[in-house]
Amino acid sequence: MGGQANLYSFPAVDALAPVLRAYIIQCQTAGIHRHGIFKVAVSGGSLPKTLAQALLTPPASEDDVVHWDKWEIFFADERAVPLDHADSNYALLKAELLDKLPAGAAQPVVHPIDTSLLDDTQELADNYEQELVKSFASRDSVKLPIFDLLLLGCGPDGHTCSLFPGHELLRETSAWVAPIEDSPKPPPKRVTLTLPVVTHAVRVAFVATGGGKKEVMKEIFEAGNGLPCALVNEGAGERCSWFVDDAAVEGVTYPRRAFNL
Ligand SMILES: O=C(O)[C@H](O)[C@@H](O)[C@H](O)[C@H](O)COP(=O)(O)O
Repeated sequence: MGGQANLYSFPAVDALAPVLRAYIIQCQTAGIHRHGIFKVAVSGGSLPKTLAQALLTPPASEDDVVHWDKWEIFFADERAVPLDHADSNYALLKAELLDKLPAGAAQPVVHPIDTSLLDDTQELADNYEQELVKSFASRDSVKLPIFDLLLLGCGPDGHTCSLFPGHELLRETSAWVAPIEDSPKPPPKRVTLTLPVVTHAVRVAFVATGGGKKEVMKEIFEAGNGLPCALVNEGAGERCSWFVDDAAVEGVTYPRRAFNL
C-alpha cells in the first residue's frame, strides 16, 4: 500500500486531544469536499471519552468547526446487546459524546444495530452490512465501502474493532460486516467491520493511551506478528495514524512524527 503508519505521541491526553481534533477536521473537510458528507465509524473502549474531549470544545476559528450535521456515524464494532445495555458501544458513544452535543445544534446521523435481531448474530451482521450498502451505494457497484475515517482503539492483546489475534475472522475477504460469537473479550457476541473494510478507509486513526499498552505497542510496531492492529498498519500504510500518549509507547523505537497543526 506504500508508506508506513504515522505515530504521533503526546505527554498526556490533554495534549493529544486538540491534535486529534485537528486531524479529524482535516478528514471532515476532505469528506465534505469529496461527497458533501463525512462518513465515520467509531469503536468503543476509551475512545468515545477522548473524542468528547477533542470535539466538544468550542471552535477556535471558522476552520475548526465540527460540522455535526454532515456526520454519518457507524459503529466499527458493536456488542449484541440492547442499545441501553451497559456493554453497548452505542450507549457509550451516546453518554460520552452524543448527549453532550449542544442542545438545538445540528445533530449527526447515527446508525445503531437493529436490536430486533440480537438472537441471530449472522442476521445482525447482515442487516448492519445492508445499512452500509444503503449509505455507500449498491454492492454491485461498490466492492467495499470507503469510510472517510475510522476511529479505532487498540486492545492490550492487539485487537481492534472485534478482530482478535489469531481469529478466523481475520481471513474474511467478502463480508463487510461479520458476526463473532466467541470474542475473548466479553461480551462474546458481537458484530464487526471486517479487515478489508478497515484497511480500505480513506483514513484510519488509532487512539491508544496508558502504560498498559506499551508491550503490545512494541509488538505491533516492531514485530507485527500478524496482530490485528499490525495488519491494519500494513494494509492502510501511511493512511493510518496513531495518536498515543508517551506512556503507551515507552520503549518503542518506531519513529514518531510531528503533527503540523
Ligand atoms: O467493543 C470493543 O471491545 C471496543 O470497540 C474495542 O475494540 C476497543 O476499542 C479496544 O478494546 C480498546 O479499548 P480501550 O481504548 O478501552 O483500551
